Amino acid sequence: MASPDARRLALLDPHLLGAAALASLRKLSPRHVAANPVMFVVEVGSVLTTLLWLRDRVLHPAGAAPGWFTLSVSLWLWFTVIFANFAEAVAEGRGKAQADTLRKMRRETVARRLPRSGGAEERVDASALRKGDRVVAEAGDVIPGDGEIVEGIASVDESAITGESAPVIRESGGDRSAVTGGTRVLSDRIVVRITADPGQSFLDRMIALVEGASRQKTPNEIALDILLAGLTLVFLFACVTLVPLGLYSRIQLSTTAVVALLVCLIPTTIGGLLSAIGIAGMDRLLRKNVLAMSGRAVEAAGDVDTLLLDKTGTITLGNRMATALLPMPGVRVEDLADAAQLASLADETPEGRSIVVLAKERYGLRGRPVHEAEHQFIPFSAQTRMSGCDLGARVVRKGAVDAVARHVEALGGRVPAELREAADRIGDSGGTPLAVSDGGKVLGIVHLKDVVKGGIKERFDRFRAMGIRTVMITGDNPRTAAAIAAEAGVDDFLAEATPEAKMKLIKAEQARGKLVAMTGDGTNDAPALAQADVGVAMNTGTQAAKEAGNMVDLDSNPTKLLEVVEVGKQLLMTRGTLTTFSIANDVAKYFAILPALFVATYPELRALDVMHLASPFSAILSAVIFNAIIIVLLIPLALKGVRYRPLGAAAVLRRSLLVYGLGGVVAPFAGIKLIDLALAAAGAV
Ligand SMILES: Nc1ncnc2c1ncn2[C@@H]1O[C@H](COP(=O)(O)OP(=O)(O)OP(=O)(O)O)[C@@H](O)[C@H]1O
Ligand SMILES: [K+]
Ligand SMILES: [Mg+2]
Repeated sequence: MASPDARRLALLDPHLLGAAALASLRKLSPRHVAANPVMFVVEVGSVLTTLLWLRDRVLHPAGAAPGWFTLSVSLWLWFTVIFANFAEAVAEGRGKAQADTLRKMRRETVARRLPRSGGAEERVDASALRKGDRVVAEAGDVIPGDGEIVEGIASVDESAITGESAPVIRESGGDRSAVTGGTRVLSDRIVVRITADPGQSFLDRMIALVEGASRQKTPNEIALDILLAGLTLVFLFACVTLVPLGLYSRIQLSTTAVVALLVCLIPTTIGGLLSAIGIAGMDRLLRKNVLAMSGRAVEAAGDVDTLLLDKTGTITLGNRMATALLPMPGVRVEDLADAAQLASLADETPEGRSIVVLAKERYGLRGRPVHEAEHQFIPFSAQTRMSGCDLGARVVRKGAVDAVARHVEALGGRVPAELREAADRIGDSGGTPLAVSDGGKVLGIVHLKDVVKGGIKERFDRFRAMGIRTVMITGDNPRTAAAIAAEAGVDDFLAEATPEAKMKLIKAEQARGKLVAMTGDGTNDAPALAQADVGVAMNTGTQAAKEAGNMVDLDSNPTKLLEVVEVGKQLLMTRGTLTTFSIANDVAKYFAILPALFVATYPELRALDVMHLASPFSAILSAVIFNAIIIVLLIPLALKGVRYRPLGAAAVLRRSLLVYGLGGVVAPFAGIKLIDLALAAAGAV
């Protein structure tokens, strides 16, 4: 995914196929196959029939099945295991190719480290960087490791990671401060505090992910595995008990025939494709530039009921800029500008910086010299929803209107009625009002403007069609929230939400049995991202958000969850339909093999011989061949996934049962008959 070439890997690239063929032989090792109970039984059958063939060649026992028959069955059983391994290897191979491209990016970079004791920067190897180190990166430099910008603003080329060539802005403070090692600074100069030790970086984790190195079976896969193992056990007993039954009826059942029957009856199709389906699901997400940290998250995405999105930076563009100052009656606008600037001098958030700029450009206030000793800066927090500074006894604050009103009243001041009116007007237009106070006096309001991202309404309509409820959560006031919610077309919103309130909302939904997805970017979103069943962090977001979520969207597109949900649903449907198909398939094989075993002794069984196959040997061999080939034929479907249509769950189930259930019953009759005809025509049977 690092380069457009890698991204455009064909589904069945010849290069990959060669490597996958080799890998599927390596995967014959019993240790690997043992993880898959169905295929383990097939491999045991392959070994057993091979030994039988060897024994017959040496000992020529009386009444043994013909050597060519035993050998053919044995070979096709080996092919069955190899084909299943091949499916998995092809699915993994696509990730491996991407990992190789990513590894090339991790080439050695030189870091310009600032010594902790101060002094001039030193050049060190990027691999020598540790958490907490501070490094400088200027135009042209490759950022040597993951980190958070602590100083400056820069445009960064992240195409190496995202494949997107447009440069992005990264800046200190606020929710766009995270940078990724391996990306390149295009302009300006930044100081970055490293947040990952060597081997733990985003790129390292991405490589491990795409390689499938960190892949674990999901709870659903384990449940299905148990079901398949159970079915295998049932058929194993059924087939083993056929032997004494046959002896009683004086039929000498050949072991090869019994093994063939067993393999045809156990769910080899889904058993062989199950892990490929899971790997391919994560891979499809990766192609959409979403990194899923676990297969479980992808599955959960397929069943999501409620989607929570934060407002600023997710639904809106995210740079709230100060555009106007509204003084309260009797306050000079210059005094308001002065206090607003004072309250923002040390505020590194985009909001804070834009206020300083506005005061300077519109009201001619030069940035004043800051005397650290006299100024005590109060940084913004999501709890207080205020920031500002204390100058000796003077207390200057700016922040959410209700927060500042409470603060002023606590100081014994009075809140003018005009404050609410002005704030409501700004809120109704979708802007964010920030009240400014000096001591117990409210001076006025700063109007922060933000813009709803384009095309977002249409996408929320699609969520609705899928039956997913969208809820916007924001720390902003209810008026602003309502205006933005209406413009963006979300179903519901929660305003003045603290990080705890976001958590509580998620937990309440989950308590009602709903699966919750959350997209966010800010540090204050991190707890909620961790609590949600699907937590999609924006790549532009803070390190904390990226670590808390179980997915990262490299494009930082809040509606990407649509695609994530589709991939999740596709994954669940693909697994469901192929399970249906696999089990339905067995019916036909039963009718092919059973008459073949007994019809010579019991002519009455001829009624069951619906297929009229050339001979009992041909019947058994044809069924085994079909059973192996169907795995290969279904690999493309397992990798691409069945097509997803936004229909209700019941309609989807009905359709899938009809197509794959009925198809699964009918297809093998035709397939086995064709193979039988071909074998007969070739004179093989
Ligand atoms: N730098 C700042 N100084 C003072 N107050 C601020 C600052 N930034 C935001 N606020 C106020 O705090 C409120 C909460 O802001 P915050 O960015 O935490 O919202 P949030 O919970 O992240 O939700 P969202 O990002 O979706 O709007 C804002 O609505 C605003 O009134
Ligand atoms: K089977
Ligand atoms: Mg936010």
